[in-house]
Amino acid sequence: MDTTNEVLVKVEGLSKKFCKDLKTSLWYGVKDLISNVQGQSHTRLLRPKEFWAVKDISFELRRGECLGLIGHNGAGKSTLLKILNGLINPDAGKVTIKGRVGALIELGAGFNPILTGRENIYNNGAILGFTKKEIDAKVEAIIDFAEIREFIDMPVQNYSSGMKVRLGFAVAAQMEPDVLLIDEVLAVGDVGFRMKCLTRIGELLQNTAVIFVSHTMPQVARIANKILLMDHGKELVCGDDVSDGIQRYYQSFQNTDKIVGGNGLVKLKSIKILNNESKEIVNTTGFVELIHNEAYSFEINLDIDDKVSKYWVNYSFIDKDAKQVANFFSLFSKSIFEDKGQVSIKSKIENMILGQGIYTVGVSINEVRTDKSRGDIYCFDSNIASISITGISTGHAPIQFVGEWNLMEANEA
Ligand SMILES: Nc1ncnc2c1ncn2[C@@H]1O[C@H](COP(=O)(O)OP(=O)(O)OP(=O)(O)O)[C@@H](O)[C@H]1O
Repeated sequence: MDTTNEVLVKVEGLSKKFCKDLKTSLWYGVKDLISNVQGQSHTRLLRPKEFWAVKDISFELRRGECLGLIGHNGAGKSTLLKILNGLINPDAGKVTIKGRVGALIELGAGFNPILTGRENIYNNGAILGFTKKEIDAKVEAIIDFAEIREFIDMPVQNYSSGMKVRLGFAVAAQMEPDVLLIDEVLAVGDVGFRMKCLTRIGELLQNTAVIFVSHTMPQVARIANKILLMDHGKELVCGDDVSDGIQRYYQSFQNTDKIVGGNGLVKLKSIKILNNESKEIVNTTGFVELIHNEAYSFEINLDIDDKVSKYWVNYSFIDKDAKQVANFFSLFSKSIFEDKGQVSIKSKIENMILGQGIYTVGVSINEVRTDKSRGDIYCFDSNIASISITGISTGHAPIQFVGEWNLMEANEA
């Protein structure tokens, strides 16, 4: 029987509610128990202090597919994973899972703290349905993958969080499950181990369906071929367009923080972003929407004190992970200014090569020094605009070059 592409996870109208108050929650628990005995059910209704942690979620996942499960803190991602792993029961809806499920949901969950790492491997393997002989055949590979051989006979309660996640992932991944559920816990591992895990997930994907919860969008972009963006328990985006899901996720966190500084000799009066026809792009959605590879100009109006000597301007582009990904220095175009009073400076970027995503733009006006010393900062504003780059459907790197490509005649070796 050809099992490629078979649906391994089917989720239909899944909902789970929680209560915000422990006492009320216990009281509802008792009432529900009695209602169940009487054959009544009111699970679809919310009572005071209850809320939907997961509401009406449906999707299918096939062998070879990796679902990136993303959303703000408290969106319901872990609750959904816990329902899929059978740790909690839903209030409504249905989950159908085919095959063996490997899960890495809560740090240390599934481990017995007083048993050693090695004993826990056997325990976990047995829970997954493997025989002792089968685990014997895998145990060395698991220890090697986790890179904790030195500590494998130590009780797990003495492991660091990184060591626990290493062992947890190694067990879940080396047992080659049909369905692999991974929560954000991977983030506890160091960069080297995280990379190794992502590569391993990529290898497993040929035979596995993976659900991967993460707040690290480049990782999601790298391994997910399906996306589910959750917002307060509900689905906001669900489907194959991973880029769209990531973009919508970023848009939900508009950066309004701002640091304004400098010695005050230059004051920023206004800023405009213009398109190639010199028309201002108006911010209607909270973002100035720019199209990849098109030309744009920045126009700033400044009030410059007489004490200011020569100065240069720099725009910085910061991504959602607060990394500076690009600069636009006037110095590199040999543009140094010395005008005083009311000054307007327009600068043009011929090709907006930033990749799809959301960026914050900052500006600084700086003193020119002829020696190598750092000049004064006359004016600095870390957030003059939030821009959203669209018009490019592939690639998640912050810089996307556009250039000429030519097919040449092959050289004979
Ligand atoms: N056992 C529980 N009892 C009551 N509320 C709960 C319980 N477990 C989770 N919640 C609540 O359900 C909501 C969803 O939580 P969940 O852990 O699923 O979010 P998440 O998307 O995984 O968040 P994060 O990104 O922070 O890990 C939150 O408001 C949380 O406080």
